[in-house]
Amino acid sequence: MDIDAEKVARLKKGDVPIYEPGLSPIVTKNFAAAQLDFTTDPVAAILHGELIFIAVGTPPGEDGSADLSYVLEVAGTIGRHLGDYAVVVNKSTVPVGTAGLVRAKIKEQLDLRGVEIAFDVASNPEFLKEGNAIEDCMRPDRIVVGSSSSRAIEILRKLYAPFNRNHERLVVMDECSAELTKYAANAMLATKISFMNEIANIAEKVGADVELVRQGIGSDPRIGFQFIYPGAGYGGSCFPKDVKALGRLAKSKGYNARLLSSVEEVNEDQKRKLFSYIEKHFSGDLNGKTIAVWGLAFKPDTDDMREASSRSLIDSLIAAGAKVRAFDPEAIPEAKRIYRGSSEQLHFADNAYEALQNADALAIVTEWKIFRSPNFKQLADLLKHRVVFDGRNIYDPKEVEAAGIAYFGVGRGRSLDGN
Ligand SMILES: NC(=O)C1=CN([C@@H]2O[C@H](COP(=O)(O)OP(=O)(O)OC[C@H]3O[C@@H](n4cnc5c(N)ncnc54)[C@H](O)[C@@H]3O)[C@@H](O)[C@H]2O)C=CC1
Ligand SMILES: O=C(O)[C@H]1O[C@H](OP(=O)(O)OP(=O)(O)OC[C@H]2O[C@@H](n3ccc(=O)[nH]c3=O)[C@H](O)[C@@H]2O)[C@H](O)[C@@H](O)[C@@H]1O
Repeated sequence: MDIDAEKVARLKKGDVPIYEPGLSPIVTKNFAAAQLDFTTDPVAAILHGELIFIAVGTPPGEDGSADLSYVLEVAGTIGRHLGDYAVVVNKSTVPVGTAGLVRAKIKEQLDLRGVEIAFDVASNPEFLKEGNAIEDCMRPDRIVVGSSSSRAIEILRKLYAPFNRNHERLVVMDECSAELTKYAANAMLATKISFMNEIANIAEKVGADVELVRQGIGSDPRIGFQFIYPGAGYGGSCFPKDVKALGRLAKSKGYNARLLSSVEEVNEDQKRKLFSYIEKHFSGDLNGKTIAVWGLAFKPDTDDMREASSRSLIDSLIAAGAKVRAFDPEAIPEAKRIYRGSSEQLHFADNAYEALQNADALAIVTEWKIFRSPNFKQLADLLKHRVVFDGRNIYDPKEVEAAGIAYFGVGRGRSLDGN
């Protein structure tokens, strides 16, 4: 059930409104088999069964804390229409204590109706990554379930039994710990990225190559290779908002989460990194320059541009008087929505090479597979200034330079921000 009627209408036609590999056939198949339906009617959804999932947005409010208005709106609606016992399961990422607020909101509405209907609330945070959602959902590392009700836990155990055959994946805990587990996971991953970006910044100052350092530390299993890729900063709908929200939550309880503030600060700087390289390379004068941008989505395999690093780069380039020619394999419709179409300063190209026409330089923001092995000779012919700014360190500097193109990666020794 969604209040967005357009989204529901599209889904009913088998038209999945987001780009997520593998999702469309699953939706189409289950819809055709009548195992899945879409509606805007809350009553139909609430009376459907004994499990009701809340998975609405929890965007940052003005002070960075999670805005719970959508979650509590749904809780109120459930209270207004609940007919029989149900477990209300919160999948949205929410601050500790939200399960209690959801419970109180439902109870308030039941009291107004003058009815007594038993219900439980459970926390069941979501750990999937966009672009890999199906795999993460079908083969989860763990399924966290938090509730004070053994009845609710049993129902959820039954629901997740097919995912739990080979070994125990359910981690059962109280609801506060489950709520904090979600923020802790995202904050830890964001910390790994900011840590590595900090090392990249140091590498630039001392003339080291962070890519070699990454390989040198990742092979230690205590560190691991995942989430230590430096680059143009983390984006997306979750890391930025969740790091902020956890910091706010700590502050509201009188604790100053210094590490989290630094993670955020490093990331904000990192998102400006590509622009600062480009600006320095052109001696501060970008007026009339044309920059090709490869990658608009906040990561590959999605069309999501929420908090994407491409946005801060494009905004800064345009503000500096440059022209941008952007290409992304999936996110152009979303970019056109955000920027209200093309303009004199912002052109959306039909393919990667068209973006290079009349461009002075190329900036890589998202590491889509199709950007990984370009024809560098062709690039050299097309680029007026023969320079590549690689915001995801996907190229071997030697290979690029062999084609006569100047190369600048993030934290790769000879950077414009370094010595
Ligand atoms: N996007 C992701 O990959 C992940 C998201 N999460 C969490 O899941 C939650 C949802 O995230 P997204 O799906 O990205 O948000 P979204 O903003 O893309 O989607 C939220 C949906 O809720 C609908 N909605 C709003 N009010 C409603 C109401 N009263 N009744 C029914 N539907 C309503 C909206 O119309 C919208 O379609 C957030 O808390 C997020 O942190 C957690 C893990 C992964
Ligand atoms: O709560 C959420 O919504 C989700 O947030 C992230 O998933 P997601 O934001 O979809 O994508 P990630 O793959 O985590 O990438 C996030 C950002 O970090 C950046 N990143 C990632 C890894 C890395 O090593 N370096 C790096 O800069 C990516 O480019 C991207 O901008 C988490 O990985 C999920 O576990 C979580 O469920």
